[in-house]
Amino acid sequence: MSLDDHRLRERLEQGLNELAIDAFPARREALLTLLALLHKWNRAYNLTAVRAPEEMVSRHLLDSAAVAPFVTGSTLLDVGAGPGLPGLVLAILEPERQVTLLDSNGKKVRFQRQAVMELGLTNVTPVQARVEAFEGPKEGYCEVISRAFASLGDFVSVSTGLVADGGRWLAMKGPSVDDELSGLPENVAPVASHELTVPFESGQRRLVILERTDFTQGRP
Ligand SMILES: C[S@@+](CC[C@H](N)C(=O)[O-])C[C@H]1O[C@@H](n2cnc3c(N)ncnc32)[C@H](O)[C@@H]1O
Repeated sequence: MSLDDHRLRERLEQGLNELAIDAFPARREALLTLLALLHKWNRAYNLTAVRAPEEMVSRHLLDSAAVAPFVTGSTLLDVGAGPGLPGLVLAILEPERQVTLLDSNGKKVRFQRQAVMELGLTNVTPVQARVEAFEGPKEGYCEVISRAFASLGDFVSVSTGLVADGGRWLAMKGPSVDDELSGLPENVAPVASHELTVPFESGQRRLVILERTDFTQGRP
C-alpha cells in the first residue's frame, strides 16, 4: 500500500459514517482486507483501473456500501461482478444474506474465490459463467444487482429468468441513466430511483430499482 493503514482506515470509517452505515469493527477490518487483496492482485490480474488504495476506498468500497440500505432480500445475484463489486462489499456488511458473484472472466472469478477464502466468507458463491448461460436456482434471486455492467435494458433482458417472483433489479448507474429508460422491456418498470452521494467522490451515483409489472404465479 502506498498509504499507511491508519489513513485508509480513517477514510473508510469517515465514509461509512457519512453513509450512516454502522458496520461492526470486524466488518470494517474485512473491508480493509478486501482492499489490500484488490491492491495486491491488481498488479498481476488487472482487476480494476483504479490503482491508488485511497481511491479504491471511495470508488469501490464506499460506492458499493452506499447501496447497502436498499438491498433487502435474503439472496442477491451480482451480475458482471468483476472483482466482487458491489457483491463482496454487500456480503461483508450483511453476512445473513447469500450472495452469488457472477462473471465470465476467469481471472476475476479466481480473485473472488481467493478473497472469499482469505476473508472466511461463508455467504458468498463465486460463479464463472456468462449470464446468458447461467441458470441459477429454480426459485430465482430476491434481488439482482449490477454495477458498470450493461445498459439498463440489456441488464434486465439477460437476467429476467434469474429474478424471483416479486423480486427486483438494482442497477448502479450514473446521472445520465434517464436516457436508458426507453430501452426497457415492456414488462419491466422502475419503481424507485435514488441519487446517492458517495463520500470523497464528485460524481453522483444513481441507483435504479426495477420490477416486473406482469408477475402472476410461477416464473416466466
Ligand atoms: C466493467 S466490469 C465491472 C465489474 C464490477 N461490477 C465493477 O463495478 O467493478 C464488467 C464485468 O462484466 C463482466 N461481463 C461482461 N459480460 C458478461 C456476461 N455476459 N456475463 C457475465 N459477466 C460478464 C466482465 O467480465 C467484467 O468483469
